[in-house]
Amino acid sequence: MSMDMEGSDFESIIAEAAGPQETAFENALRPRTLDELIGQERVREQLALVLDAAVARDRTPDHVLLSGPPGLGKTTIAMIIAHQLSAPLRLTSGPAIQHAGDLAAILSGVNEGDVLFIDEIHRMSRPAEELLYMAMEDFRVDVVVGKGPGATAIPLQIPPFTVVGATTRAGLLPGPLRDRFGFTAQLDYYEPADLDRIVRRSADLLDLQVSADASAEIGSRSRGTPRIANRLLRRVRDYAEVRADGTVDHAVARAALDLYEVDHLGLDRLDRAVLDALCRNFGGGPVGITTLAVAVAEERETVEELAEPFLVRLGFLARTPRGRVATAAAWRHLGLSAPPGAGSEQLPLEDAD
Ligand SMILES: Nc1ncnc2c1ncn2[C@@H]1O[C@H](COP(=O)(O)OP(=O)(O)OP(=O)(O)O)[C@@H](O)[C@H]1O
Repeated sequence: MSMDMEGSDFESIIAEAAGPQETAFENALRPRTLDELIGQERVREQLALVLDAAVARDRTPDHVLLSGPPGLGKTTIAMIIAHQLSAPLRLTSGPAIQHAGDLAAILSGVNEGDVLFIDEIHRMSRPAEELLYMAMEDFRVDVVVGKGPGATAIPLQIPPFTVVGATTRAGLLPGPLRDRFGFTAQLDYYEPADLDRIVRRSADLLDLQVSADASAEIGSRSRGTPRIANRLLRRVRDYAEVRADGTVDHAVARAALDLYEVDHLGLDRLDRAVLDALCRNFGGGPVGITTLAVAVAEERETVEELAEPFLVRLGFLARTPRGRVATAAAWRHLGLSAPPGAGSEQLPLEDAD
């Protein structure tokens, strides 16, 4: 992948920003109940217990923290929680809460039993985090009015409500905030069989005929992620309608996925760009994530949250104390011969740069 690629040219179907059409499409395919949710059996069972127990006691359930990579169903599960509790869902996100006052305004509008979904909760400002964990613990916050010696704290009572927090980086949440969540679910990547079922379910909802081998093919190239499975299905549907008779068989699915440069393992252009830069530009590393992101003309977060977890999972990339390193398997996947000892420096480090 070339170094001079411009961000705007980089149309990775995986990294593409969700436009209004994409959002409408995603919403149409969202499971509405825990029973409709495919995969994540353990989380489903645990969450069902939390919700059923709360309903039986006529109490609001404990606060719930959902963590895991993007597109695995955190928003979907938050919506399901509200639906199963027959409670209104209020949606906000960490980046939208930069001041404690932003959160106080949201909390002052909360009604008893509401589910408050805070996406990207790790991106809230520190003062807002502190206000939130007070609210979660005591259903009360002190709103500070004024500045300096004249400032006064006005207590604000909040009716019992449930926070559902979603994060791709649970490790970034301060301990006191993490501790306020009575139930934490770590979402894992989906198995190919689950993705196959998700593709078939979505195809049914879209009235699209997809053969069994085609749905399995799409599922297996979806890098363990339902959002990507649905996105690929959408691209395959385009292909089937324009270049075939509108139905999706194995040949149509393969041709469409090849056209969109999603390889048999599910690597897309961004993944390959990262591996390519790592091997060709930096001799296989170690190299810092920021440098790697610059080399592929992407934001650090995009590389860190979309490409890296998948590449680590495939055993193509290792995080080491000195930076990211390509493994021998990565060199092989690119059709390159690995230098001796490639990828041998594999001491894991959680937050290596
Ligand atoms: N278990 C599942 N079964 C069926 N479809 C699913 C499942 N999980 C997610 N999906 C589908 O995948 C898409 C993405 O899910 P969702 O928006 O909930 O992910 P997310 O984890 O909240 O992502 P992000 O953190 O990026 O917002 C939705 O269209 C949803 O319908």
